[in-house]
Amino acid sequence: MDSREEMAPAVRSILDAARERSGGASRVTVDDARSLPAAVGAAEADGRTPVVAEVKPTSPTTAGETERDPVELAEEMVAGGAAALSVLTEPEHFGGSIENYRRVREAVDVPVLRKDFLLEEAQLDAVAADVVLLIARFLGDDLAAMLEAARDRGMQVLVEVHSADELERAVDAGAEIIGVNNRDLTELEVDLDTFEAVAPAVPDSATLLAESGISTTADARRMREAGADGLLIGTAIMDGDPRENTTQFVNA
Ligand SMILES: O=C(O)c1ccccc1NCC(=O)[C@H](O)[C@H](O)COP(=O)(O)O
Repeated sequence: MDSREEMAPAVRSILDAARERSGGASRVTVDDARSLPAAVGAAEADGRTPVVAEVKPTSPTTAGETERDPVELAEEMVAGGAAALSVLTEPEHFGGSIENYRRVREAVDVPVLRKDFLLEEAQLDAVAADVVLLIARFLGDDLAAMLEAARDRGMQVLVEVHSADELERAVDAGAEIIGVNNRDLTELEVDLDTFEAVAPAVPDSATLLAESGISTTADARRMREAGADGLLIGTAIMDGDPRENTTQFVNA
């Protein structure tokens, strides 16, 4: 893991809060996880760009916080053609909650990613999730153990990387769903070149998502041309009409 000094202050604060968050009261087992790779494949077969639309009430790089109901937003995204959803459960910096995750998963029938900054095995037990995000940069040497702990519970894992080195660690740890984040967590700057640089080394067998900074349909096409099986899009879908925005990306 990077030293604290190398991280943006907002990211230091996110990690400090994550270290304080408790896990679930008891171990969770998921026996009905909805498959993210299958949903991505089905959208592709259907002629839709596979979009993982994110319910993201706010973030360190977003002005203000939406007051819209997460379930209403999620239903609009699915109606717009999203193959899957991502729901923030981080409360302090993203306005998310475990309750939002539970309510959204109950309301839709697509796979739902739990988007959080998980550092400890017990934090996996906060809610039964189809897919959890594990960030290679933050987990360092604990990545393989966390991945196994999530799979033991029946959850799929999206391993997020930002560099060739992190990708190598993700592959060594056994990642099968990989997200290349275009947002640099040191400066919080977004650069779509990141995906183009890292994607060629991702094994063909992995389901590969491009994450962050996809603002236009031209960006979406660019990420697809660079090898993305699916696109994880938050801000550009949340900003305005989520159904229309999702449809635009689905038809990109
Ligand atoms: O989105 C942020 O401001 C942010 C800041 C610090 C750490 C992580 C952050 N985002 C997490 C995400 O993974 C994004 O929400 C996701 O990739 C969607 O990105 P975007 O489409 O650019 O909203």
